[in-house]
Order: sequence, then structure tokens, then C-alpha cells
Amino acid sequence: MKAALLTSVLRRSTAASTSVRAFTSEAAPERKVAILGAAGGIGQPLSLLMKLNPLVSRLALYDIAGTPGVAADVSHINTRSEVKGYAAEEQLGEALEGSDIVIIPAGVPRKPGMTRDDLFKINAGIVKSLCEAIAKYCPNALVNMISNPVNSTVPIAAEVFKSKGVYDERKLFGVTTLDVVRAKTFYAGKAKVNVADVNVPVIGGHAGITILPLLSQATPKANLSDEDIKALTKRTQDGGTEVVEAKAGKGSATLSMAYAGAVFADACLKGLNGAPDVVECSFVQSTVTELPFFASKVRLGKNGVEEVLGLGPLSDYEQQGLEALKAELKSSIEKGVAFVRSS
Ligand SMILES: NC(=O)c1ccc[n+]([C@@H]2O[C@H](COP(=O)([O-])OP(=O)(O)OC[C@H]3O[C@@H](n4cnc5c(N)ncnc54)[C@H](O)[C@@H]3O)[C@@H](O)[C@H]2O)c1
Ligand SMILES: O=C(O)C[C@H](O)C(=O)O
Repeated sequence: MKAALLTSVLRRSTAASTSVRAFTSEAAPERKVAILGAAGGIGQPLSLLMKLNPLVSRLALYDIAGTPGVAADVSHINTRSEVKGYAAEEQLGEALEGSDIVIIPAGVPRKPGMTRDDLFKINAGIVKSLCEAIAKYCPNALVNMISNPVNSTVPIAAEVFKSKGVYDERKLFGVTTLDVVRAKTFYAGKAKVNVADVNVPVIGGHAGITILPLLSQATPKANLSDEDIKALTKRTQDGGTEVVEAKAGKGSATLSMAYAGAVFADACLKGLNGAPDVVECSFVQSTVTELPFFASKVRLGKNGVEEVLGLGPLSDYEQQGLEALKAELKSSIEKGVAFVRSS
């Protein structure tokens, strides 16, 4: 959901004359979206934003605690989708059945001083068991993985799906949209352009130096110095830590992540519905580099990933950044694979 669409949905949904009919008249196909971890810091605002999306007809909100309240709350909003909350593990199957997209923000967030990899111990197991349920109840759904460390949780999901014989590489996405959201905001500020007009691809992975914004490809073009480019790159790589430190022990990015997750899920829905030229960056199975998973621009379609797009021309600085990120990304991917294979 791009900013303009979100604004227009919000405007229409708060207008006195708005009725559910206004949304159903858009004749979008039936689409079920499930959110796993729906009662959390990301899950709650993401549930709100997905409830506002007119492309969603059924919204399943699952968490291990707190979902009835979130579902009751969100369900009163005057939009098309029917909302149901699922609170206990025995309800997970029903939450997942018939889903077109499953969004996963379940798991623990960072505290100051932690890396995303420090979350592996707890989140790897959570993601593995949720993916086992997805393999059983909705093996054809697109999976939008938000839980960290994304560089490892996506390979974990792939291994689970492979072990269950349901892996389709076109349907598994690590959500790296927040890196793009940040790169766009920081670039717009420095270049003094309207953020709504800005595009910045971000490649690699989703942790520290594995996050590589391609500012040489940013549009609209601006004359930035090498120092500016370095500072923007570093700020994008450290954007998550900036929020973790500002929240001082109360978690990591939730609101901007919910926005980013809603943007990415909206793009997936549009792709499923056959909209042309839907392109977003995402961490997917890839042959763009020698690494088996890599974030780059991907074209989305009726089956998920339609095409993994190349990196385009890189500056010398970006080329160095690309070489520098490979070792860490490779080891995070291997850690995820080993976790499933050894369990
Ligand atoms: N990909 C990204 O760009 C990005 C951005 C921000 C945060 N994150 C990650 O998203 C995750 C969630 O962050 P948050 O701030 O929402 O955390 P949170 O603690 O506020 O919420 C997590 C929710 O997950 C639920 N949960 C735990 N185990 C579960 C299970 N087995 N099944 C279903 N739900 C379960 C919890 O009950 C909780 O409601 C973290 O791992 C965080 O690092 C990723
Ligand atoms: O930084 C974090 O731990 C959360 C997330 O990955 C982010 O980029 O905000």
C-alpha cells in the first residue's frame, strides 16, 4: 500500500458516508491474509493496516496471547475484510487454512546492545514451528517473513518447506522493505526532494553491513558527495539500531515496520491479482550472486516471484560493499539451514 493509497483509504474509511459497499465495489478477488504474531508491537498496527487494505477479504489474526482483544478491536473498522482472532496453538490450522499470504512478525525483538543474530536462539524455533504449520495447512501461500534474523529465518523456512516437500522458491520472501523505506527517507532529506518521488533499491540482506542501499541508482538524481553517500549508507545500515537505542529497552521498530510490512503485503496482493509491473526489493532465493538467498528487486506476479531482477550497475563503493557483506550473509544463511537439518 503506497502512501497515497493508504492516505486515500484512511480518508475514505473515516468519512461519515463511508460504507462497506464502497470497498466491495472495487471488485477485487477474495484474498485471505493471516498474521502470525498479530498481538505484538508490529502485529497490532500491521493488523490495522491490513484491515484498511481493500484487497483483503479475510484477515486471520493469530498469536499465542492477546489476539481476541486485537481481533475484536480491529473487526469494528468499516472495511471489506472479515476479521477472526485465533489465540491458541490448536487454532493455528484454522487461522492458516485458505490463506493467500501469511505474514510472520512472531518472535522476540532486540534490546540495546544486541545484534539481530542474538535473537536466533529463540526466534529460530518459533519460525520453524510456524512454518511446519504453514506447510501443513496452506502450502501454497506466499510467506512474508519479518521475524529476525531475517538472513537466517528465511533459510529456516525454506528448509522446513523442503523437508515437507512443499518448497516453492517463488513463494518465500524475507521482508526487507523497511530498509528501502529508511533509505528513501534519509535520501529525500539529504537530496531535498519529496520522499513520495524517491526510489532507492536496497540489496543484500537485513542486518548491519549486509544491508546495502544502491544510492548510485537513487531517483530523482541528486549531486551528493562521497561523504554524503557514505553517511546515508551507514545510517540505512544502522536504522534498526537507531530505533532500538531510542526505545531504550522497549523493543525495536514496530510502527515503521508495520507500514513497511503493509507496503510489501500490498505489493504481493497486487501481484497475485495480476497487476502489471509490481516490483519491490525482497530477500529471496536468488542466483544474482553466488549466495543462495539475496535481497534485490523482484517482480511480483500471480505465483509470487515472477522474476528476480539483476543488481544493475554498481559504483566502486557499492561493489566494495557487496564483496564485504558476502561472508556474513553466507554464514547467517548456513546457520539457518544447519538449524533445521540438525533438528
Ligand atoms: N524484518 C524487519 O525489517 C523487522 C523490523 C522490525 C522488527 N522485526 C522483527 O519482528 C519480530 C517481532 O517484533 P515485535 O516488535 O513485534 O515483537 P513483540 O514482542 O512486540 O511481538 C511479537 C509477538 O510474537 C508473538 N509470538 C511469540 N511466539 C509466537 C508463536 N510461536 N506464535 C505466534 N506468535 C508468537 C508474541 O506473543 C508477541 O505478541 C522480532 O523478531 C523483530 O526483530 C523485523
Ligand atoms: O533492528 C531490529 O532489530 C529490528 C529490525 O530488523 C529493524 O531493522 O528495525
